[in-house]
Amino acid sequence: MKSLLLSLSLPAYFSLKVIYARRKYSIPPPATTGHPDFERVFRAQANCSEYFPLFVITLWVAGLFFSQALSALLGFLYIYGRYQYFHGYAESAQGRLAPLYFTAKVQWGLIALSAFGVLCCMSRLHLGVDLLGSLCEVLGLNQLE
Ligand SMILES: CC/C=C\C/C=C\C[C@@H]1O[C@H]1/C=C/C=C/C=C\C/C=C\CCC(=O)O
Ligand SMILES: N[C@@H](CCC(=O)N[C@@H](CS)C(=O)NCC(=O)O)C(=O)O
Repeated sequence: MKSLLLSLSLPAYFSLKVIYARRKYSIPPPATTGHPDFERVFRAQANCSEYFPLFVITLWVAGLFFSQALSALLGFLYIYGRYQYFHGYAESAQGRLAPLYFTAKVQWGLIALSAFGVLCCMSRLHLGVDLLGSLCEVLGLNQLE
């Protein structure tokens, strides 16, 4: 839940940064060009927004169907990575790349957990097979939260 609340405040923070950049470089809407420093801030916010729905949906589904703890951990890592991406991109186009690769890996992790969680739930409901329970047993773990 904390991870979800934190992630919902991040887009607002990025939008505020674009508003400040518009004032700083005197670029009123609907213009989106005019100064390279503004354009990078604008693109950083747009890129983060593009991936945001996928992030929130997979964060939610992975938490619901797989593990809240693991989903929250990946959520924090993603938010941290997107924060780094935004500020890296605001500095230079090159600065966005390392955090972008990092967040891409975390995003794929959330996609995988969501898919596996839903698969486990379906197999338990429709086939009576507890995939997650068997996996935990094989790995010698207690059932994940
Ligand atoms: C259903 C799956 C949909 C999306 C997959 C999830 C995550 C996608 C990741 O965030 C995106 C990954 C981007 C990867 C970019 C790779 C290369 C970088 C591109 C340009 C570098 C060249 C340069 O500017 O110097
Ligand atoms: N809308 C993105 C889609 C692809 C994407 O996410 N690209 C990454 C890696 S090249 C990016 O950082 N794009 C910069 C941007 O969107 O401004 C784009 O135009 O590039």
